[in-house]
Amino acid sequence: KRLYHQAYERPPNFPPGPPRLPIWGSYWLLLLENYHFMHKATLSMARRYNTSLLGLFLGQFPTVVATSYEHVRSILTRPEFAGRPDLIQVRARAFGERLGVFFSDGLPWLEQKRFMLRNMRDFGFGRRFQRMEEVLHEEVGDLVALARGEWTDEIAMKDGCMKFPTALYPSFINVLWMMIAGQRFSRDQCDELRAIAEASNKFVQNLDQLGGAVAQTPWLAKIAPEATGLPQTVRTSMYITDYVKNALEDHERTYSENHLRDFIDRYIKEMRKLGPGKEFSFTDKQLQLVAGDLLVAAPTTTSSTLTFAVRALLYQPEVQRRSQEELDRVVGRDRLPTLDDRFNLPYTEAIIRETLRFNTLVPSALPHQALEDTTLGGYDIPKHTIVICNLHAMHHDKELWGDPENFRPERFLNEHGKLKRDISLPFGAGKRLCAGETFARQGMFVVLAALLQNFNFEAKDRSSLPPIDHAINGLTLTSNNMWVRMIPRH
Ligand code: HEM
Repeated sequence: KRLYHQAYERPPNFPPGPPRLPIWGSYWLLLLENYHFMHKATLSMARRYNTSLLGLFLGQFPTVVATSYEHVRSILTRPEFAGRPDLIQVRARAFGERLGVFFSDGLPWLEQKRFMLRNMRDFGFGRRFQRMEEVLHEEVGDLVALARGEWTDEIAMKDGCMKFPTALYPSFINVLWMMIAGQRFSRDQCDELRAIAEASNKFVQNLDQLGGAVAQTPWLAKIAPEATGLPQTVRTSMYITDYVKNALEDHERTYSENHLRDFIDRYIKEMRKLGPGKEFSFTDKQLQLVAGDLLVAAPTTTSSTLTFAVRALLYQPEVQRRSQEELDRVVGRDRLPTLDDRFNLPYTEAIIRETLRFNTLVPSALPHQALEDTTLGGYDIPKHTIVICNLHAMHHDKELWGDPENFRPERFLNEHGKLKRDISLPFGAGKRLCAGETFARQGMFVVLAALLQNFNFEAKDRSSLPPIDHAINGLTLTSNNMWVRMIPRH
């Protein structure tokens, strides 16, 4: 009787949803629904309960999942939902604290996110900035040269075929690392770059969109640590944070207050200004996590999204041709496309928007948490409730998109071929909006446009091409490796 009571006991006026079983609560039922992809599990569960606001329990934690545009937008834009749950993995990778930007909340998060955005901006993060655009342009030129076989890197390019996403990592890491540490890796340091990207990929692949079993039952990490994935999370994250730590040590040796070279120098200045003992959250460790979060995000998200885009074009060569016509007309073939061309290349831009909708990269966003008792959609949401925005669900809602199952860039254009108001939310919105949205959109655009301008893509082996919606699971989705024949257009 007690078990029955516990299974069906819910906070008053809580959204409808499945019962709460012992230990993992409703998580068992989600696993039964879809063992691999939590965004698909929560969506089909919401359909089963005929609701767009699903109430369930992850272990003992009350959790709400929103699947409609209206609820997702409301959660993202209301400050009382801007918290993050305090997960064991988050502390384990951050010296037992809640550091960085991804997973922290409250004042430390606000302070770090603001400081990071304000200062990274001065080096070109999130805006147009000539020096950074030149670096991006050079990176794109190198990528095109690699694809033409003008230099050798057999891990990324072999027999006329390019390996996605591997070949794309250097460009994104280099542009970001220039802003953070004022340093750029040369092409013969590709192994180092790939090691960063691989560690970042493993880090996100090893985390679960909803926190996973170990977040609900942390004692599992003591009994069977490897099975929980926790040590791998810590190892891969430490690889990145140690990288930042080394860069910080180098910077401290050569630091001059009169010449602040990059973000790390700005951070050192802030730490010294506040002084030992007085600092609130500007510490070496905090910097490792703030810069580490950016370094994790830069290669994984952008390179996988572009791989999804190229794969969609392999399935739909007419989309590829249409974008190439646009590029030939607007840019021609004598120079590479730049960010100045972006406004005049709406179809190419629409391919990226459609990829971000179709293959929603962060399908459940990052988990939010209610910071106070509140209401949503007529239901009561108690303080500390975990709140999940199923972005995948809203990007595949028939009412919004008509034919969400089709990859169709035209849906982002009006009858004059111009970009329409975009209601997709691949980067979230509001206070927790992705810090790297502009950086990612700019970089992905220039890389895709340059590759399309110069090459026809062809599958190396059509029979082994992954399905158009396939992805590796994790906190964010990542792409499988894919070899693509790069046939020069001229
Ligand atoms: C295709 C590329 C990307 C997509 C689709 C994407 C999407 C997202 C989403 C959905 C969130 C969570 C929003 C929420 O919790 O409500 C997020 C957070 C974040 N992203 Fe991105 N992202 C991308 C690239 C990047 C890049 C390149 C960087 C940095 C270099 C970055 C840095 C961040 C950070 C720091 C946060 C945490 C923001 C916070 O918690 O306040 N992202 N991103």
